[in-house]
Order: sequence, then C-alpha cells, then structure tokens
Amino acid sequence: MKNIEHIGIAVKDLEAANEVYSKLLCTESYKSEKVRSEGVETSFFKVGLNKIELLAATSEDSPIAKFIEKRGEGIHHIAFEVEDIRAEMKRLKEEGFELISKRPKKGADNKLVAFLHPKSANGVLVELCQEILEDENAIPIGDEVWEDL
Ligand SMILES: CC[C@@H](C(=O)O)C(=O)SCCNC(=O)CCNC(=O)[C@H](O)C(C)(C)COP(=O)(O)OP(=O)(O)OC[C@H]1O[C@@H](n2cnc3c(N)ncnc32)[C@H](O)[C@@H]1OP(=O)(O)O
Ligand SMILES: [Co+2]
Repeated sequence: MKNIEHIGIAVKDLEAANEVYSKLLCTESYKSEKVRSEGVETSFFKVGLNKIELLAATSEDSPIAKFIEKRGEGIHHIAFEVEDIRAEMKRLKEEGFELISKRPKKGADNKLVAFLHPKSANGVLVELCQEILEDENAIPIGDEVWEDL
C-alpha cells in the first residue's frame, strides 16, 4: 500500500455537493467523470496530496443509490493506492479478506480498481487502485490478461 489515494463520499446531488466542497476546501473540482459500470458520476477535489471523490448514483441499482437509501449520505469508501493491484489482491485474498470482484476493473481518474467487502475490514469498504500506465510497455487491461485469483 503506498498511500490513501482518495476518500469516496456518497452524495444525493452532485452539483449541490460540488458547491459545498468547493467552499469547504477552497478549491474547485478538477475533474468530473461518469463510470457507467459502477452506475456513478464522480467529482474530484485535490486536498494536499490526497483527493476527495464525490459520488452520485446514475442508476437505481448503483451501489451509491443502495448505500444512500440504507445509510444516507456520507463516507462511502477509502481508496489505497497500490503499485501492483493484482499482486495486492492475491496477498489480501491469502490474508483472508473478501474481494468483491476477481479481477481489477477500470475506475475513474485513469485507475484500475478493486474492492474489499466492508465485512472484511471492520465495516469499511476498501478500494485498491493502481494508476494505468500509458507507456507502450504497460500491462494491457483487457480481461484476457487477468487470470482468476
Ligand atoms: C468511480 C469508480 C471507482 C473509483 O474509481 O474510485 C469507485 O469509487 S466506484 C464506487 C461505487 N462502487 C462500489 O461501491 C463497488 C463496490 N461495492 C459493492 O460491490 C457493493 O456496494 C457491496 C459493498 C458488495 C454491498 O452490496 P450489496 O450486498 O448488494 O448491498 P447491500 O446494500 O445489501 O449491503 C450489504 C451490507 O453492506 C453494507 N454496506 C454497503 N455498502 C457499504 C459501504 N460502502 N460501507 C460500509 N458498509 C456498506 C450495507 O449497509 C449492508 O449492511 P447490513 O445492512 O448490516 O447487512
Ligand atoms: Co473510489
């Protein structure tokens, strides 16, 4: 684990939350991105070396919609940056953590992501994320390169 990459906050209304966090952090959101596979729209703020990721649901079956329905708005997950996501998933599985997916998937902000179930980590949803390298020697991210763990 290298550092905390971002903290994810579930919000009902992204535009309204953007205003709140702009005032709170005294900076504007630097990026907004929809991630269709997760049913979310995100908005990112920089805070020193860290980031805040606001997440609003874009569909009724989005994990964010379910979370807000059950628990209301609030901190949804903590994301840790890792050097090698696949190696870290393997290590954590061997340590007894429950991985939500067998393979990393494409997240927001040019990252490969994977999640640990909150019941494995004292009620906290943990995201692992690895920067997607752009050089031509980088590992491709097509499904075919990921063996099931
Ligand atoms: C934008 C992409 C990416 C990035 O690049 O940063 C993201 O951050 S995407 C963020 C959204 N995506 C995800 O959250 C994917 C991972 N989450 C899941 O797969 C599911 O949400 C889940 C964690 C497996 C739970 O799903 P499910 O079992 O279908 O939902 P329930 O609502 O029934 O919850 C069961 C149980 O777990 C509790 N829960 C749910 N979410 C959280 C959470 N974020 N933190 C802590 N606990 C959570 C929920 O309250 C239920 O508890 P009980 O009621 O006590 O059973
Ligand atoms: Co996230």
